[in-house]
Amino acid sequence: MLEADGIGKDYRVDGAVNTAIDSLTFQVAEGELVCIVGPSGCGKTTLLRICAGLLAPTRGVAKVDGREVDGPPADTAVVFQEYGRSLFPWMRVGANVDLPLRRLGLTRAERRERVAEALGLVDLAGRERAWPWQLSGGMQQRVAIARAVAYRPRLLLMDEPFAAVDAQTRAELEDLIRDLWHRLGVTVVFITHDIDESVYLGQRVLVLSSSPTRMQAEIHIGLGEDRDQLATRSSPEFAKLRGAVWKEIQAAKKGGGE
Ligand SMILES: Nc1ncnc2c1ncn2[C@@H]1O[C@H](COP(=O)(O)OP(=O)(O)OP(=O)(O)O)[C@@H](O)[C@H]1O
Repeated sequence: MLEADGIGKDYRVDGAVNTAIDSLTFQVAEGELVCIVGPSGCGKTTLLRICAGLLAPTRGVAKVDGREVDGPPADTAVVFQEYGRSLFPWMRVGANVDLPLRRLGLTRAERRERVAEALGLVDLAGRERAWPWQLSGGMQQRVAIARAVAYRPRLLLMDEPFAAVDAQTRAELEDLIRDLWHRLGVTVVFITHDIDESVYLGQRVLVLSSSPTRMQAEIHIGLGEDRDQLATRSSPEFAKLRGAVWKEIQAAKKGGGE
């Protein structure tokens, strides 16, 4: 479904070249939930923007369904960290969720139905008329998730979407993502700097090295499908996997790995 083939990115700042990503190659299969973690500044956001077609790579290609990404791919939605900046404050919740649907050629009734359904899925049924600023941070991020879901993407790219919400809301939103993933069969690529979050959510965790970034490790998360904030997180398997990811991140910071 998603393929990174030797992706590299150099930024030019004041004439100097900063190689943010050296080379990254990986695949995400249809219907997978893959988390990407790495040290701060290793290029996670850069990678996601390249996969979303919002930034051109310097080297290599990103492919969705075998087609080179050279602009936002069809059937792909992105959820960013800063919900405060991704929702338009002058539009009500319903209009925010409806916005990307306007270019799908749907009737008004179909759009209204999709908006209502998506808000229902994120537990905000009937809140179409609310203004984003009347909602808590966690609720605003759920609106941003509803907007992505209403679009019915096959690929959902998420860039540290829960970094700005409190711990309890974060746990709820993590479960919401796993639930939506189960129900909708969407492929999810979830970027986070939180090791526990990556293990709790993912079927697979890709650990990136520090900049210039390469693939540090790939860890299979054999925790099964049913995950529970209390039972899963206190299980010995969880502790083992968290330790394995933590070790790789430490090695990544020291420049070890491949
Ligand atoms: N537009 C830009 N121009 C120049 N350099 C940039 C630009 N965007 C990012 N960089 C640099 O590229 C590197 C990777 O940045 P990026 O934001 O992708 O990392 P990140 O892993 O998402 O960081 P964090 O974990 O702190 O969110 C950093 O060194 C950053 O300073």
